[in-house]
Amino acid sequence: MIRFETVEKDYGDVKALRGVSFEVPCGGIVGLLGPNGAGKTTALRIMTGFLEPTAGQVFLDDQPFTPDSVEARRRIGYLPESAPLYGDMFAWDYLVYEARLHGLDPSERVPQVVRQVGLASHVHKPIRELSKGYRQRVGLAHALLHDPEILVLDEPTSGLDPNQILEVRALIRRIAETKTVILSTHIMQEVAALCRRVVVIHQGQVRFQGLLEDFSLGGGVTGGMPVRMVLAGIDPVVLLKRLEAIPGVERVELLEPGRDGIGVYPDPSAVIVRVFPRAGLEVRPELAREALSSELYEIVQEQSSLEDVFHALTREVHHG
Ligand SMILES: Nc1ncnc2c1ncn2[C@@H]1O[C@H](COP(=O)(O)OP(=O)(O)OP(=O)(O)O)[C@@H](O)[C@H]1O
Repeated sequence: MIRFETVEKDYGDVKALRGVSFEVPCGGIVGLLGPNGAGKTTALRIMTGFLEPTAGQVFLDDQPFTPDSVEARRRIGYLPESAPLYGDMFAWDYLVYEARLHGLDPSERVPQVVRQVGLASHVHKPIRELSKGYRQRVGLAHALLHDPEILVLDEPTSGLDPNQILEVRALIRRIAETKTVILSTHIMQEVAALCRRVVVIHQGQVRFQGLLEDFSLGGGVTGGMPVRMVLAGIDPVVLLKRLEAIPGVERVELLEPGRDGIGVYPDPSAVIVRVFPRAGLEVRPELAREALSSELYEIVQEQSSLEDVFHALTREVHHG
């Protein structure tokens, strides 16, 4: 189990992590999500001992994790976003070289990891000649050489074509049968396809941590999700103006019956709107009050996609 406790990381004036606390239990795949610049790579580099926090502490099974702890490093494998590989070397020779460098027996470990990542047909080629998907497998094989319990992957499918993405995801799923995998991504399909748990980081702070099911139910954002209303007996323009004037409302869309996934209402004068509240705000009571001046047929919080939840959790801007 890995635990971050109020971890901070400054790069000069840039506060990359601001008191980050989260837990990664053993087993399964945990997704570290966040927009560009959120602090994901920084968190992963701290977790793998490549960076030291400015403040706070990381624990590995309740033991303080220190970057120079050989024991801790032995338990963690890391695939950085752009893994440095020697292009001129054959994949096999590279893995043998790296195994020796880490004091491992290449004759035992290299064939094992090559099999594990499905690289057998490509190991006797220079790395430079491999497709990006196969280079990623070389990187994975390298990260697995010392048979770590925990595998940390920084945007493992970034830059791959759709077929390679599916292959690498299947590979990650297979690896996660016996190891804990932590991966960073900002692709929601990746999260849905792979992760059991998610940690959302935004502007250096944790916005959500928990099971994927809870994330997909709104990630604890009580308001903020779009609300659909169906009304009659009111001019759409007047309605839009009134709703937009409610302080917690960010914007309002007019929906067309029969389109936008909306059914046709028996009353042809029905006006259907989608109201986007400001992040985290609950505006349904105000919307209902406003709607009482006309005929209200329906007011419902819409089913949110993972993208909607991610957006709601990461759209606020905090300074300082
Ligand atoms: N070596 C560095 N020196 C200065 N600032 C840095 C350094 N590395 C990262 N940063 C800054 O720290 C913040 C967090 O960066 P980080 O790379 O951890 O984010 P990320 O979530 O991994 O982003 P991305 O998805 O774009 O890789 C950003 O504002 C980034 O510009």
